[in-house]
This record gives sequence, C-alpha cells and structure tokens, in this order.
Amino acid sequence: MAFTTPQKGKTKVLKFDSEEDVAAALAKYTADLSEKSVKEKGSFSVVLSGGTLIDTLRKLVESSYKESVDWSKWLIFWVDERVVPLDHEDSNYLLAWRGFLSKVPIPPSNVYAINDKLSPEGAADEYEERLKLLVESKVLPVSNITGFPKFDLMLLGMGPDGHVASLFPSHHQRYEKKRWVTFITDSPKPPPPRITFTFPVINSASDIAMVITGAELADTTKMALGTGIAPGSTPLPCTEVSAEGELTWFLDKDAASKL
Ligand SMILES: O=C1O[C@H](COP(=O)(O)O)[C@@H](O)[C@H](O)[C@H]1O
Repeated sequence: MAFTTPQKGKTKVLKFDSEEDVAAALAKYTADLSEKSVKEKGSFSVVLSGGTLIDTLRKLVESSYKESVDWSKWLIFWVDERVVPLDHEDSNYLLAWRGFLSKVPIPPSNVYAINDKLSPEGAADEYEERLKLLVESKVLPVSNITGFPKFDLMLLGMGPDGHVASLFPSHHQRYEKKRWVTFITDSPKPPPPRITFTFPVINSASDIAMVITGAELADTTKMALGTGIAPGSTPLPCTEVSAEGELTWFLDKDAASKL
C-alpha cells in the first residue's frame, strides 16, 4: 500500500498563568475530544505518557467530567513504558493507575498495559503485535496518509533534554521509520529498559497535546518552539512531533517564560 508524505497539521500554542490553569484547560480539551470522538466513531483512543502528565490530568477525574465523560468508550495505551513489573514504582502504568485509571470506570479490557514478563525487545514486539491485531479487528483505524495506527489523542510530556515518549536526543530510536513500537535498554533517564512508540505512530495521531509545565523546561520550550535552536545542531526530538489533525502545546507561565 502506498502512502503519501505526512502533511503537518495545525500547531497551536496555549499559554496559561499557572499549572492549575493548564490542568483545567487540559481536562476540558480532553473531555471535548472524547465527546466528539464517541459521537463520531463510538470510541476514544487515548495514549498516555508517564511523568508529570498524569498529575496535570487530575481535573479530568474530578466533578463534573468524572460523571459526564463516557468512560466506557475509552481505550487506553501508553506512548512509552518502563520495562519493570506493573506494580513497580517506576511503572508508567502504576502511575496512571494511581492518579487516573483507578478513579474512573474504564473497562479493564480497554486498558492496554505492556506484558511485564518479557524482555524490552519482547515487550515491544508483543505490544506492536497487539496493536496490529486491534487494527485487523478494526478496533483501531490506520492513517490513510501514513498507514500507521491512528490514535485519537496522544498526551505527551517532554524532558529537559527535549525527549518525548522514550525517544531521546542521541539514541537511534528517534529515527525509526518502520516499527510501530521499539525498545531501548540504555535510556539516559532511569530506568534504562523501556519500550516506546515511534515517531511515525505518534505523528499519525488525530490530536496531540504537548503538556509542559515548570521553569526547568523553559529553555527547552524556547528551543522547541523555534526561537533558540543553534544552527547545525541536532533537532530536539520534541521538534519532530506533528499531528495529522492538531498539535496543541499547553504551557504554564514558567515553561513559557523564555518565549
Ligand atoms: O521518562 C519519561 O519522561 C517523559 C517526561 O517526563 P516528565 O516527568 O518530565 O513530565 C514522559 O513523558 C515519559 O512518558 C516518561 O516515561
């Protein structure tokens, strides 16, 4: 099957006075997309990150969203996961369970955690295989632009080194063009073994939210949004994010302070 070169969708940068305001806006944005997606296609596929994102999502599991969102139609995936037992303190699944999944009635069979009994390579292969089965059974659509699975919403964080998911600046995984899910055994941020979606999958999503808060991300945010990257230097991984529909940056005042 031939696919055309991915077209960049729209990018929006939203700046808020506080992290609290980012959390409120992110809850409304996610609930609105959920409503639209459930109305149009009967489901809403959401890809979570680990890190600070889960805390910033906290208002979505409070009233009135807690009652109004149709959680039964949600499908949950992870853009990256640390290859540790699911009950380990480093697990992105455990983080999401504690801060989000345990508070809303998403059917357990709609929550796609990694198989934590496998090696990093095995876990990446198995997750990719599961995604392929979901595509085959038409639970997940594919992008008719790229041929990669098309999730409704990716919720991404960013590290001070510009990494998104577990795609780090000096690691080859960020250049992967064929695999849907790959693995890393030497992540510069602990723990070292992880699996991660690749950019072709991330960038095939309908909508992407980059959720960035805190002064420690101000320099990276400035570079990422195109005002400070040194000519000739390797682009930060976060600059490669683009959605088929819309990419929205949610920034608090601290993260946006150098723009
Ligand atoms: O290790 C990871 O880091 C990134 C960024 O985390 P944050 O704490 O700086 O928000 C996160 O998006 C990713 O999912 C996670 O595995």
